[in-house]
Amino acid sequence: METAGRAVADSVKQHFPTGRVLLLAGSGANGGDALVAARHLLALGRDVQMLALPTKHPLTKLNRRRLSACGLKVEPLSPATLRRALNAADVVVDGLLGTGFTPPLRPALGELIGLLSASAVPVLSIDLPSGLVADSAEVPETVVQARRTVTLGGWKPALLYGPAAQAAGVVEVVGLRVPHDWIDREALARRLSDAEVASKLPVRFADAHKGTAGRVWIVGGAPGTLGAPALAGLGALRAGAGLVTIYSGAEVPLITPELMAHQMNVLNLGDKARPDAVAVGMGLGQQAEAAARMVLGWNIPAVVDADALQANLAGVGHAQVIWTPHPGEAARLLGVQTGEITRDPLAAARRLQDTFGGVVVLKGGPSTVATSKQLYVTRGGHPGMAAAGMGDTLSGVLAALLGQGLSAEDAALTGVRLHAKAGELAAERHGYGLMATDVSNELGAAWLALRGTLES
Ligand SMILES: NC(=O)C1=CN([C@@H]2O[C@H](COP(=O)(O)OP(=O)(O)OC[C@H]3O[C@@H](n4cnc5c(N)ncnc54)[C@H](OP(=O)(O)O)[C@@H]3O)[C@@H](O)[C@H]2O)[C@@H](O)CC1
Ligand SMILES: Nc1ncnc2c1ncn2[C@@H]1O[C@H](COP(=O)(O)OP(=O)(O)O)[C@@H](O)[C@H]1O
Repeated sequence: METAGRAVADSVKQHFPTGRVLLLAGSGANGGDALVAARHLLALGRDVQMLALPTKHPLTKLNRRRLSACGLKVEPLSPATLRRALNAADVVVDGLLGTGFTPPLRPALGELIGLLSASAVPVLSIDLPSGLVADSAEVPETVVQARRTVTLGGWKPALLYGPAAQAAGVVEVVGLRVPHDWIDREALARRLSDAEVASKLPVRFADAHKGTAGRVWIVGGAPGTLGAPALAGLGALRAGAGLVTIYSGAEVPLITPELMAHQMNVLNLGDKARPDAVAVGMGLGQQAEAAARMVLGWNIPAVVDADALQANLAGVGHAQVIWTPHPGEAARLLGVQTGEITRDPLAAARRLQDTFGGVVVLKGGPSTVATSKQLYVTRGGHPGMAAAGMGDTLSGVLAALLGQGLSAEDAALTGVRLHAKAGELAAERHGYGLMATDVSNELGAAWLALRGTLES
């Protein structure tokens, strides 16, 4: 509590350097953090006002006494005192509710949060904005809208996934005097830096030729959804695959002449020599499950996407498979409602990986990657990527990285970040109305930008 409160005071000092600080303490340990922060701010010579609810929490009580001993009067927190205090405040520290909150919110607390929300004074929340449920991505009706959040010990799921995360503003993570590698090991999920991602990108040597840069097959497409494999093929080319061939039961539009395309019954593909990697399912329709079963039987690196994401494939995969469901497909795979996936994407990704093995990319903004040992939440991307064909592009990117020799884990982590970065660059260039081909066309620039983080 002492470390947490001091970190909150440091953040106020840095980000809200002048004016009156109004601190609000609830009755739990979250309130205790606010009381500690008030003591440190007082020591820094700041103008501080402290409003607190009654508490039975022993450490919170102790810190209330300590603050009083420093000469600051702790005033009772009520709608009337809060209203008055807000008029004189330049920043509010929200220590009402933290991880101990269990909904539904009681009306008395709801009224206080409502007053905070109606005020224009910026809020810094401790651990998470009051009203958010730490392990849920759902945004409740009544929640503090914070400018910043100082979170303690590690990311909580609510701070990672929109729309709940939007209530948190800018998030600072504060370690709690435990060694960093311990935090990494114990954390629910990791977030890799761009430099960590870039260090996993494949390196191409001077004597490379198209046969060594990865032969990739795209198995997809049916009448009405023929763009899907074409987009995957373009994504694979732009992610550096040496040779990309599309196999489809119908005639795929040749969106770029570098792609090769064959019309055939894809279930007869087993007769051909195997590629280095394959992506299966994009727009493939009814044949998708049988095609995926065949591809998984080849025991080569594979991406299973879209129509091929079928619950019957549980137990058929192997370690070098990347499964790429969006929340709707994830719900189909697990036999649950989509809301169950979006409420807690980390738990959903874990369940998917436990059930299907390999590596799971649960797509979204942000996407979650699950391996047998670790959960990762990826960075970046752009809301403009919520458009048709973006997932097909990602499948091609992932297959290209597998084809260039990356493990399923490294291909997933680099591929998802490359795709997201390309989306960010495409959004900068086009502003609005992003198309999947725009994102593919930025993959080279995204690659350079990520590599650039290794040199800086
Ligand atoms: N290592 C750590 O863990 C560290 C944790 N730390 C901090 O501790 C925080 C967790 O503290 P916590 O467990 O005391 O809970 P907290 O969020 O303060 O809320 C509990 C209070 O909320 C109330 N309340 C609950 N539901 C409610 C409802 N529906 N509607 C209305 N009220 C409701 C409930 O009231 P009661 O039921 O008692 O009347 C109870 O008093 C964590 O977020 C972080 O800030 C740091 O100090 C660093 C080390
Ligand atoms: N709001 C967003 N922020 C970041 N990335 C997003 C967002 N919306 C979608 N994406 C990304 O775009 C892709 C969409 O995939 P998907 O829904 O499978 O598209 P499709 O099936 O049309 O190809 C995913 O990789 C996802 O992570």
